[in-house]
Amino acid sequence: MLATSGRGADARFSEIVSGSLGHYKWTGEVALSVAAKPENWSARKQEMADLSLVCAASLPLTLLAAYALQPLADARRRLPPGPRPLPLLGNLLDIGEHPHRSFASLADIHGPLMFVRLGTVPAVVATSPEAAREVLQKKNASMAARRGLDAWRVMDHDANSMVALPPRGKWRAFRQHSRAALLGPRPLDEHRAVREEEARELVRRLSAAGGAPVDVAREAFVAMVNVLCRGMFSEKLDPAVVSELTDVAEEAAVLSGLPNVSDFFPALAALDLQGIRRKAGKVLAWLYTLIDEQIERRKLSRADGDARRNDLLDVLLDMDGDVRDEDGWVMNQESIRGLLMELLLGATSVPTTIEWAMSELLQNPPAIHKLQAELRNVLGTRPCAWMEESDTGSLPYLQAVVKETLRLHPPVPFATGLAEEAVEIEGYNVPKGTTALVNIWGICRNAKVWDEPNRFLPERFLHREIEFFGADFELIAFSAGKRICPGLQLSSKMVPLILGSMLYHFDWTLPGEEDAAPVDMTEQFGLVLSMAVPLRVVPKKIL
Ligand code: HEM
Repeated sequence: MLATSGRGADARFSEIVSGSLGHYKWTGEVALSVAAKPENWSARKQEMADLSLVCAASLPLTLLAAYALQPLADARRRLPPGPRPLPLLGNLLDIGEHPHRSFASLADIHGPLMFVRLGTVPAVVATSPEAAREVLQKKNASMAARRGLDAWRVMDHDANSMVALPPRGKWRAFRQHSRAALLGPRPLDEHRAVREEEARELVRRLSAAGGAPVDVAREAFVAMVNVLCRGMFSEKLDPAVVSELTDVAEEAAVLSGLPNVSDFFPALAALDLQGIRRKAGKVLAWLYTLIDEQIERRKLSRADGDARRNDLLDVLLDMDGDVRDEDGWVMNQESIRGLLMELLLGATSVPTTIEWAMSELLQNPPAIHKLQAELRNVLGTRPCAWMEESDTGSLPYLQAVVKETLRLHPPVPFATGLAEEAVEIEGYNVPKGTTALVNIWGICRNAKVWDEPNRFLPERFLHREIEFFGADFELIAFSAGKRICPGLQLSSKMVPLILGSMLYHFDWTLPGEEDAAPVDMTEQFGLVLSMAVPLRVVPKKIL
């Protein structure tokens, strides 16, 4: 076998070389001299063939040696412990379809700070509150950059992406403006009535379903998108467009979660071997068109002298064409559209949380009864009573259900970072250029942190002062530090309001009642960890 392939290689080698020789004869002195000494050439040819054979034979040995010596080399570099990487592939085969679960199991063996190689990309994975605090708080100044996903480099989106930008000028401006005009305390106060209206609108839509099963996440998504669009554009989108947006947002989340050769082997990214960037391009083009329509219409209405709306779009258009700060970037249509588009996509995590909450509650009759009893006690049983946002403060069990859902099913399973310089964590060296993955899901299911971590037990929060605002690293569903989720405050109002309204006004059953199949809790990994099989349930109006 070896001899045959050796001969084959030899023959191909001869072909290539004889072609080259022909060429050299015409062009160079060296070739002329080689051509003049055929006996030297055949000796050289033999030497080179021997050399290729030696190389081919020693490659497996070299790889084996690299494999065997890797732990030693890593220890000398004081890298955190981790599973032994395969040559070239690194730890890719250790990961599987549900990286948050695989990394959590690996952390049980290798510890809360692990070093892994994702193809050629080095990464540390943090799976304890202490390790997460190191990455997201203590060393955050050096680790808050992002490597970014190859899929979203299409159409230069990463240059206008809050998610992908480094934590400097443009990123800071995006966060400041979103906060000032949409997601911060002042605009949230001003938009309270909008959120309550959309929650009521949701109740009316569910009532209109007339006892037919509804897709819980889709319905909650409509409410969430309406709230965001009213804050960004002062108007809602057409319901047909919202319906299409639901599918597009889902596709975007799934595409972002697909294991992509381009992310693991950046040198091959240009080839887009799996076509993921091409598919992301289609998704992005659809979203860009949607946002561009809003921008163009507003520009026309401003040119016509229509009254200002003082929404996020107005605030951003006020800066259109301005050159900003020392980086010299320009606030232009691309920046505005990149920002608005990502805020709209951010909406997905809220319906996902509500869908997981409903799934858990439906399988826990005592919990759902306790929650409905609390809602009816506090809000009363008058017909036409509505839940208001301020009621949440008087509904401790509802708050506990929300926290327990975010613990058991954090919709964004990883917080991510990139070391822009070498840092030391827990005595280990994390080299510059290492990706940081804080396994939010893993921390929330860590048995050293939570009793019975896999059970849905809202009661655990009734007597435990723990919040998800980024200070308690046991529960960082919204991450923490510089890049903490900018939608945290909005979500902390919307999730209880929608969930509470749904359970206050309706009793819920699975389609088929007694013969109902158990809820399929399989996860779909992606940018958002959603349910693989959408939850469909029957609302029965009671109030
Ligand atoms: C239950 C609801 C939500 C949860 C649990 C959640 C969670 C998270 C997490 C964990 C991150 C950090 C991801 C990382 O480090 O890679 C994040 C970032 C982000 N979230 Fe949310 N999110 C939610 C809702 C929202 C909403 C409603 C919006 C938009 C209005 C939003 C917009 C964003 C954006 C733009 C980022 C990137 C921030 C940056 O990199 O600076 N999220 N979110």
